[in-house]
Amino acid sequence: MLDKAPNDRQILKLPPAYMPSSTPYAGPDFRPEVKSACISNRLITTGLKISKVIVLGNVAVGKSCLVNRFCHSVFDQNYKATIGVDFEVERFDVLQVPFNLQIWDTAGQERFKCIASSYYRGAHAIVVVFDLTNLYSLSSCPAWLEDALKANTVRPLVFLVGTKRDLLSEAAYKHVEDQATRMARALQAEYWCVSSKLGLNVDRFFNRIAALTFNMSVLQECQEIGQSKEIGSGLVSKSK
Ligand SMILES: Nc1nc2c(ncn2[C@@H]2O[C@H](COP(=O)(O)OP(=O)(O)OP(=O)(O)O)[C@@H](O)[C@H]2O)c(=O)[nH]1
Repeated sequence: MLDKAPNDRQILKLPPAYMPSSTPYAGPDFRPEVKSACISNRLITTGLKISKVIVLGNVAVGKSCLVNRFCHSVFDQNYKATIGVDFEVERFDVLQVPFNLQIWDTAGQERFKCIASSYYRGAHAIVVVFDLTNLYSLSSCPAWLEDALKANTVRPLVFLVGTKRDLLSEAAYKHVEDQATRMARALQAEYWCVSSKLGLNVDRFFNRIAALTFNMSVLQECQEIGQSKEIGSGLVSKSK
């Protein structure tokens, strides 16, 4: 029997998108079939459910700070380059079902790209990170996403995250937000703005990823159960 996840990692309702107008993942809550499968404990998979999240983007945009703020509630002002990849696991209970989020923090430096990209496969979510104070890092996002999508046969959920919100005035931020939301639309990604220094939006963002990837994986399981029932009762015609 597993212990419960900490209170701030218990999700009973789907956390909202940062901007409802800047997400391809509409819907106010978990899908009804997902809720009823969890409530009635109809999930066939035994053991812990797991989703893989990969975090990528240009050098020093703030990927490690984002992950460390969420997983360890810390912020380091000093830059330490990631060598290859770092890996964290966060335990949740979603709709009272135990769930793990595996977070892969990859290196932005070109010389580690080969190592980092070997971890792109089998992702359930891709987080493409840029620095709100550096528009060049925003322009690099399509290339990062393209590389990650190439390694995955099923399209993962995609998030575009602007970091270091604390460094911009409201007016300067609005200007960048305009360009960032346009980029998010082009990438079919959900847009978020965060500050790891202040902890702004960081928990909300990762809770949203956990909830959406959980929703997707249970939905898939429900569909598989439905299909196997149909096959069992002879309702699916065999192709000749
Ligand atoms: N002011 C401010 N600085 C930040 C924030 N997030 C990160 N930084 C700073 O940005 C620098 C780079 O942060 P990292 O998280 O190490 O960057 P990274 O993207 O992981 O870098 P690589 O591992 O080389 O790809 C560090 O000096 C951080 O302190 C933030 O929210 N606000």
